Amino acid sequence: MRSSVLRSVKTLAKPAGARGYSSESVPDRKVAVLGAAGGIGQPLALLMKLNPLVSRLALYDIANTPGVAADVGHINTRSEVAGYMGNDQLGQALEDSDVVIIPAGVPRKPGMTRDDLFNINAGIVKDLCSAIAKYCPNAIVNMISNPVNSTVPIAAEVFKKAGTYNEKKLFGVTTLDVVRAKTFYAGKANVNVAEVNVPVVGGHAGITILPLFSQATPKANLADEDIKALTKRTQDGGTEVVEAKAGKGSATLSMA
Ligand SMILES: NC(=O)C1=CN([C@@H]2O[C@H](COP(=O)(O)OP(=O)(O)OC[C@H]3O[C@@H](n4cnc5c(N)ncnc54)[C@H](O)[C@@H]3O)[C@@H](O)[C@H]2O)C=CC1
Ligand SMILES: O=C([O-])CC(=O)C(=O)O
Repeated sequence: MRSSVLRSVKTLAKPAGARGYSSESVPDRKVAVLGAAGGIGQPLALLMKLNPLVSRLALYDIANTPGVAADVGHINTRSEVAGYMGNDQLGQALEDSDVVIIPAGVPRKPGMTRDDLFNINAGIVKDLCSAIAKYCPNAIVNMISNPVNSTVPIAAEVFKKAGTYNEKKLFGVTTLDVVRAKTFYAGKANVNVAEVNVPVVGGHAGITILPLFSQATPKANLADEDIKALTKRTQDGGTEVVEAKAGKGSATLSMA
């Protein structure tokens, strides 16, 4: 992630006329993070602030956004940062957004499944998506809140009811499964992780996560038992972090 950010910055620095963006040609883009003061929200806000494609960054949460916005806002990159707190300011946070990223809600504790978060997070996601339909109906929406396998369909239903649903603009964020599959594969195959590619299909819970190690590159002749173990570790990656954090939440840094 860090290296791709740096690569983008270098691209921006190329003289006008060279291939890639000149700084003048980078369009204005507003990104809103909902749940911005949380374990994922804060490092995500940092990464968005470092992203040269972002020109306005709206940080929304029900608490603590003034501090996060003040802190992130001191970073010397081009985007303007604003913090919004509480439901009264949600509309302002969302207005004109091109991309909305949602890590709002409760994370799990040891012994819980992602489905155990459904009751509380479904309501949060429903309310936030109703506001998105109202204030930025054309935005791309990236859903992080768990259980992703259910929160994405909830978002779709809210948007359908509002008449704003666009299947090309609603995403469940499952990139972390790819990140884990690549890391674990590189370790087992003893190859450079930067060169590894592993397709992962399916959903974002247990056996619905399907890493296709048979299609991984660079090719490595791993034994069936190794592939089984890698598959299981990828499927249980979230639980591995939840247990290691021992009640202090789930993956935040690898997620952001
Ligand atoms: N898709 C994925 O791969 C992953 C998803 N997650 C999920 O992301 C979610 C957030 O995780 P963390 O950041 O670790 O939790 P956290 O508890 O650290 O942060 C959540 C934030 O959401 C805020 N929030 C609660 N209700 C809100 C509302 N109505 N509007 C706006 N903000 C609200 C809280 O104030 C808090 O700041 C959890 O549901 C977790 O399971 C976590 C890791 C990976
Ligand atoms: O496992 C969890 O609860 C958080 C998550 O989705 C992950 O780390 O993949």
